[in-house]
This record gives sequence, C-alpha cells and structure tokens, in this order.
Amino acid sequence: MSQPKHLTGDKAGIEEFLSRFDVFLFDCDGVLWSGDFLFPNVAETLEMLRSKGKQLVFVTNNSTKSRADYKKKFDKMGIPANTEEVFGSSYSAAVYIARILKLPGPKNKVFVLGETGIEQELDAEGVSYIGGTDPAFRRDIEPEDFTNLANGSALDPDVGIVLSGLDFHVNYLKLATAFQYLQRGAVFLATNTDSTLPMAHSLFPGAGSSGAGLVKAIGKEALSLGKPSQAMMDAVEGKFQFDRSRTCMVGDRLNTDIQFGIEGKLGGTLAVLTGVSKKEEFLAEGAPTVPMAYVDTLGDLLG
Ligand SMILES: O=C(O)[C@H](O)[C@H](O)COP(=O)(O)O
Repeated sequence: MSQPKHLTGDKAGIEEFLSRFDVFLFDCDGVLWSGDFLFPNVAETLEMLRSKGKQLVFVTNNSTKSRADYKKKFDKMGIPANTEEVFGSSYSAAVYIARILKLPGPKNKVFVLGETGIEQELDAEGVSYIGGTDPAFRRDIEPEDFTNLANGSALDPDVGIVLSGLDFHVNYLKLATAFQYLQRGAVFLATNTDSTLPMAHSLFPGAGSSGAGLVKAIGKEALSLGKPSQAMMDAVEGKFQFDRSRTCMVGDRLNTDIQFGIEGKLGGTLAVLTGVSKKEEFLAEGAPTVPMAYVDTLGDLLG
C-alpha cells in the first residue's frame, strides 16, 4: 500500500489530484463543520470546485437532520448548496425501506429510535412509523409497561421494522419497546453505526453508541444503511449516475468515509484532519484503511 499524499501546501499536487475527478462526495460533520462552527474557507473551497465544473454531493451519516434540514444549515452557514445535493443516512434508510425492503403491508410500519431527520425522510417516502420524537415515549418505564410490553398489548401489531439512528433522547422505555419488537421478528436496521459524533471540536457518543444497548440486548448487529455500507453507495450512485472512477470521497473518518470510498471502488479518497481520525492512524505500518491523499483542513485545497 503506497503512502498517502499530503496535499497541504502542495499547489501542483492539489491541481493534479483535483483533475482526476468530476464528482466529489463530501462528508459533513468533521469536514465542513464541527456543530455550528464552519471550518476555514469551506465555502470558498466548494465554490472553487463548482467553478471547475465539479459535481458535489453531501453524503452524511448524521440522521438527526433531513435533506431539507441540511439545506437550512447550508444556508445558515453561507454555503451554496441545494437540497437535491444532500444524501443523508435517514434518506438512505427511508429509500431502502420503501423501495428495496418493501415489506408487505400492513406489517411495514417502523419503530424509530432517533430524531426528526428520520421521521421527515420516512414521511417523504410514505413509510408509516411510531416512536422517534413522540413525547409519549419520553418518560420513565412503569411496572404496568413491563406487563403490557410482555403480553403485546402495548405494541403496535403493524410494526415490522426497528430503525435505530442517533437518538438524543435514549431511555429504557424505548429500549424495551424496540427490544420486544425485535424479539417478535421485526427487521433490525440502522441509519448508521458511528461510535462517536464530532461536535464542538470534541467527540460525543454517536449513533452506534445510542443504539448499542439494543444490539447488546438482542445479540445481533443491525443492517446499517449509512457509510461505509455499500447499500448507501449504490443508492447514491443510482440517484446521481456518476462514474465511480472519476469520483472522490472526502471524509474525516477512516472506518466510515474512507472505507466507504475504498470499498465502493471510487477513483480516490481524500482524508481531512479536522474531524475524528488522526493521520497517525493511516500512516502507521499495516494500517487497514489508507486514503489516497490527505489535507490538514478542507480549505487547504485552495492551494
Ligand atoms: O454519530 C453519528 O451519527 C455520526 O457521528 C455523525 O452524524 C456523522 O456525520 P457525518 O460525519 O457522516 O456527516
């Protein structure tokens, strides 16, 4: 495995690297921003790529926001982008449920562990759901809940899927309810399974962590529809019809973004050091996931 090229400060190297690709798939958290903090020169860099005729697609594992929510965030951050350029893990999961899995009704309702982004994308695909941000689930479990979950009277007989995403309101009642659905044969899906969430220049428990209790209890992993899942790559390619050999994945996390690009056999991958992964992880001898190139921060692409 050849060593990745460090492009920061290498104007000629940057030009040559960019010339290889027509499409750039961009991770969001950790590459464009950390929470509401926009990294330096991100808007200028995206503008430069667009001026070179490059197609940009924002491929995020953050399932708390829908594509429309991301459009609002791009606007707030002063980044020119349109809703159709966003492909989030909530949208990926909703498309999978509605167009690939296609459980026969009525047992195709979803029990959601997660936030409004999942609910909005399920609505957009006409998939019915319960749970999610419903305040009825934001309470302590009571003795009668155990009885009613165990005998099924508290369960919706039409639920055939449990979908787990980053949930800022995890509690035992939701965990117990999801567990009972899974025990009764519901399909176990996840928008993504990132262990951590880059926020406020730090790390916090991610979707994989907010869903870990359910995985431990039921004793199996969910099918993830986020990076590095190639179900997501196939869906992104299906929508944007790009040439994988002329497409580059730009990300901050080796085991999602860079692995996503490598397993997807994209023309290249570019790591950015403003998020989760550190360069030591991919420069180490025998590193399992090595990007083609890397920059210290996205704005370095301005040369
Ligand atoms: O825990 C999560 O959901 C992820 O850390 C987060 O949402 C990643 O978002 P991305 O870096 O793919 O934009």
